[in-house]
Amino acid sequence: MFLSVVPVTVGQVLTLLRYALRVAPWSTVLTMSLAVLGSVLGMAVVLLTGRVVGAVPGVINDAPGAMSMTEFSWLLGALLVVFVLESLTPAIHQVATLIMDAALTRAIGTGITEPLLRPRRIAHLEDTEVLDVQERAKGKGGFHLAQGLGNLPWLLASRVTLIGSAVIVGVMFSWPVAAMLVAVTFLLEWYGGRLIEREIDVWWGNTEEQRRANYLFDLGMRDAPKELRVFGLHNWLVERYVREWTAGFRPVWERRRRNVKWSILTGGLHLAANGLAILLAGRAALNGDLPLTQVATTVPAILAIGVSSNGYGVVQVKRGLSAYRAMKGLPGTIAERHPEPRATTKHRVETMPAREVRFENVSFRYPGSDVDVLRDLNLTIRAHEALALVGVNGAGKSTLVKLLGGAYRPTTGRILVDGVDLADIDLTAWQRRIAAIVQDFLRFPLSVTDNVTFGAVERVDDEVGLAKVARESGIDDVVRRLPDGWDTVLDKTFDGGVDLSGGEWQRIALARALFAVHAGAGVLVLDEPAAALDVRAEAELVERYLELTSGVASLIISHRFSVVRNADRICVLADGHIIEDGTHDQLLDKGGTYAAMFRLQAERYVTSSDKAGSEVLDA
Ligand SMILES: Nc1ncnc2c1ncn2[C@@H]1O[C@H](COP(=O)(O)OP(=O)(O)OP(=O)(O)O)[C@@H](O)[C@H]1O
Repeated sequence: MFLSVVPVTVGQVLTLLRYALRVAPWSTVLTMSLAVLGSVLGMAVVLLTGRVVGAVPGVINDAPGAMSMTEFSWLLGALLVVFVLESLTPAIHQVATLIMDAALTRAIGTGITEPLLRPRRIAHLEDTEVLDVQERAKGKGGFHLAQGLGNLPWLLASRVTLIGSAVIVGVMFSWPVAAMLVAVTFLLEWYGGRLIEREIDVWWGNTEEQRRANYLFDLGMRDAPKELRVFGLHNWLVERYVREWTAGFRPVWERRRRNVKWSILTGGLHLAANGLAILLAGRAALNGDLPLTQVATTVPAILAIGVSSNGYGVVQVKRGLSAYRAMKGLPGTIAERHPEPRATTKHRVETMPAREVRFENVSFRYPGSDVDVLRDLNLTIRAHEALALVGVNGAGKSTLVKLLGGAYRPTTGRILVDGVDLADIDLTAWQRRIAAIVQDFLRFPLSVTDNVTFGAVERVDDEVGLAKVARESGIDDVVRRLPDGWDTVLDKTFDGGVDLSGGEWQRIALARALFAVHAGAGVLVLDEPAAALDVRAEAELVERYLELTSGVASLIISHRFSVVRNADRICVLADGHIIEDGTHDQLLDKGGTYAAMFRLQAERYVTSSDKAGSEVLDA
């Protein structure tokens, strides 16, 4: 019962403390110890000052039974030493706090991103409930967990000061006054804590708006700062960001404004209680009931209680605790809403697919959507075969690739790899079998080596393999021109870094996929693999790719028929399923959708007198 009215409950503090001790053991122990030491030294100063003040009249008058000059000098010396030590602790404490803060910030970053990266599927990354929990765990807007944890030493020290000073007041002056001071402090902090809980409720209720504002911030700062400038949109973005941020946080600020009124009122009450205690001590002194030593000890002790309970640390700990709860709840929310398939090691994934990957009556709709993107789709991708998939924008080609990689499960139907349902296969192992270049492939602000070996991280030291894929993908020329060769960082914002053109980046991505294939990947996905290259370069590159990767199952997606026609087999995706299937010549002879699409593109090249394009198409 007692513990539940303490403003930040012992349980809550222990929860945070356990976490801090786990992720930053030494710096946490050091900061906690220094905070408590500072508080103990502060109380020692109060006691020694009281003794010094109380002894002065007797020493000056050389009264009988009074302290000798030597004893008094020792007492003064002790006060000086304790005072110097007390003054030094904050500086050491600050250094320890910085070390603790660095360790905590790193652990919190991992604690938030790791649960999002761990699942092998991706539906949770589009789930607003999961994203809201993640946003709360980040604690933007003053609710950061690191701030809460950083205030733990303060909280511990303030509790030591409160209890210690109350004991001093009780022993030196009056236990009822001491009890009153402790009771008023706890009561007001408890009330302050309730106000903060309401503020946290408001904050949790506006996460989506805050997420939108943060998205705009990231867009301007990280994702598209150059594009926004080039198109003169940065003012628009800033305005929009301020609007969204204000909308997201206005309710929180309003709540805080209301809380401030109460905080001033409760602060006043606290002050009045302290003032009353000092008045009582003063009256007792004037009445001769309280000797000088006791007065000189009691009054600073009462003041110490007032200072130690300003409530700010409690507020920060509470706010940090809300972010901690969100962070701890994140893995559970993801697991509950998006259960992971149980990994089975029964099947030897390392050699799959030996025969084929088959989509059997597959239908799929995205979570939260009521539209089927794929409907009763049947498709077989044979091992060692290059299959091209064509279809208009939004037909579902990239969606099919996501299902193939196990990022989503079919809503109905099955995907069979050599006859085994993908749902029964160890997804991590399966995903490592796939080398893919998707439309928005990753561009790491790291070295060329890292960008290529990312395709098979276990072969990061394979220099011969690197040189081979550099020749095959045509990046050897690019690497030769770079200031630090393979070690050049592919981002101009880093020291010595460079920017590559879109086409050069695509060759890097192709090299990455090729590196993965040479390392043993069994499926190669090329989703618009070289759209940034000109038509002829793309066609030549893909043709070369298919030669180099003839041993694996390849799935090529492209709107360019100069690329598609090189495939062994072509499938047309429309209305959620495969409507045509055959070689380039067979489909042209058939005179269906493929033939119509092909002719349309060929005509466009001819009318726009793109000679190179028409030559490639007609080749
Ligand atoms: N994450 C998603 N959530 C909900 N719907 C989605 C999602 N991704 C794609 N869609 C929808 O699924 C449909 C198929 O999209 P998909 O990207 O697979 O088409 P595509 O054939 O690859 O198109 P494109 O040729 O333009 O790349 C589209 O209507 C799209 O709006």
